[in-house]
Amino acid sequence: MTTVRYEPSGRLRGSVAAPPDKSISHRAAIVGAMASEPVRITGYLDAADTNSTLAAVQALGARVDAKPDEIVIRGTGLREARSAPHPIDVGNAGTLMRLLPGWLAAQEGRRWTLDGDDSIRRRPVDRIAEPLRRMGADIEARDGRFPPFTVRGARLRAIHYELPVASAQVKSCVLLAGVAADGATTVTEPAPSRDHTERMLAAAGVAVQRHGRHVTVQCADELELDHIHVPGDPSSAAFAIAAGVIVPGSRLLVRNVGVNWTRTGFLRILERMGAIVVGDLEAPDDGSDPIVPTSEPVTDLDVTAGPLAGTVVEPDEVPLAIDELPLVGLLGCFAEGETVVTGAHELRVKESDRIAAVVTALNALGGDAEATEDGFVVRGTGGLRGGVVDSGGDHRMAMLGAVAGLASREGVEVLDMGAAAVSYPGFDADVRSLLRR
Ligand SMILES: O=C(O)C1=C[C@@H](OP(=O)(O)O)[C@@H](O)[C@H](O)C1
Ligand SMILES: C=C(OP(=O)(O)O)C(=O)O
Repeated sequence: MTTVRYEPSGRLRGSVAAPPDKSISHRAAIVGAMASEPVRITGYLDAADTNSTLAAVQALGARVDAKPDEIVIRGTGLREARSAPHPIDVGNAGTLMRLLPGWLAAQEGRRWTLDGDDSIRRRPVDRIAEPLRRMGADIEARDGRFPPFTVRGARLRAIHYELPVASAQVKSCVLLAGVAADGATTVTEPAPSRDHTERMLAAAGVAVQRHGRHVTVQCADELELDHIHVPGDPSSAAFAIAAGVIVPGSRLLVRNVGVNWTRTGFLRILERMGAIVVGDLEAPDDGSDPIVPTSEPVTDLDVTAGPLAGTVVEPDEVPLAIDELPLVGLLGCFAEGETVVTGAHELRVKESDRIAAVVTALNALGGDAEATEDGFVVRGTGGLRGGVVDSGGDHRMAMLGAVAGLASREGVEVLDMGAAAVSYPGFDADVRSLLRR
C-alpha cells in the first residue's frame, strides 16, 4: 500500500491535460468487440479499469492490437462472442461489470461467469439482472444480488424498461442488449444520465432516438464504425479544477476536457458556488430533439481561485455529477455557509460507501460534515487543517485526499494512494507539475 503525503502547495500554476475518459474508453472497447469490422480507438485510457475491459473483450474472442497511440480492436460481431474457459475478471470496474452483460445476454446458448475484486463483490448486479431476465437471458448472482454471477445468453426480446434508479450503467446495459434483440427497446430514465452509449451507438449506425426521458434503440445486424476518439475525462479533470478553485492564488488551464452536457453537472454546481471556471460547454438538452448527437465535445477550462458560497445539489442533478459529488463535499469546507447534497443514495454503492467515506475524511481533516441517508451536509469552516485520509482502495477518495492536502494548512497523508491508478495513473505527476518550482 502506497502512502503519499501532500503538503500545502501555495498557489498552483500551469496547465494539465485531462486524461482520457474512462466511461467512453470502456464503451469503445465493448462496442469495438461487438463490431464486425476493425475499430481504431485513439486516446484510449491506459488505467486499471479500462485495461480490465481490454482483457475481457480478448477473453471473448476480440483481437486487441495496442500500438503506442492507438488500439485496433477486431471484434467478433454482435452475436458471436466466444465462450471463456475461466471467469471474466472485471477487477474494480463497475462499468465493465454492468455493461458487458448487455452484450453477453444476446449470445444464444453460451454462458459466462463474471467476478472481480473485494470492492466489486459488494456492488449490486440485480439492477441489470432484472431487465436482462425480462429480455429472455438468465442471470444467477451470489445471494441474488452480488458477484460472482453468471450470464446465460438467449435470443432476446425487446422491452420497455423503466429504470428504478438513474443509472447510466443500467441504461447502457439494456441498450447494448437492445441492439441485438428483436425489435425496438426503450429505456425510461427518472432523470438524464450520461449518454455516451447512445452517442456511440448512433455513430455506429444504430437507430437511436431520445424523446424526453425515453431512449429507444432499434435492433441491428451489425455495428459499423471505424474510428472512435476518446476525449479527456471531466471526472478526472475535476480534481485539478477543484484544486485550482480552492488553493488561494491559483490559476490553471485544464486542457481537452470532455464537456458532453450529461457530464458537466459539477461545472454547473461550481458556477453556482461562485467559482471562476471558463470554457466552451455543450448546452444542456431539454429532451425535445429526438436526434442523438454522434460526437463528444471538448474544451479547455481556465480555472481561477476565488471565494465560494455553499449550495444545494438537488436529486435531478446527481446523475450529471455523480462521481464528482465527493469533491462538492470538499469544496463545501472552503465555502461560506452550508453545502448540501440530496438524492445521492447511489453514492453508497460505489467503490466505497462514498457518503460515509467523504464525511469521515472531511471530519478527520478538521471539517464539519454530516451524513444523511442520501447525501451529506458540509458546513464551511474557512478551510481544512489536514491529517490522514484512508482511500479504502477507492480511487476518487485517494485523489480527494491529495487535493485536500494541497489546500490544507498542515498537509494530508493519503493511505493507499495507489488506488488512483484505477482511473488516473498520472494523477500524482500532473498535480506535482502544477506546484511552484
Ligand atoms: O456509465 C458509466 O460509465 C458510469 C456511470 C455511473 O454509475 P451509475 O450508472 O451506477 O450511476 C458512474 O458512477 C460510473 O463511474 C460510470
Ligand atoms: C463509480 C465509478 O466507477 P465504476 O462504477 O465503473 O467502478 C467511478 O469511477 O467513480
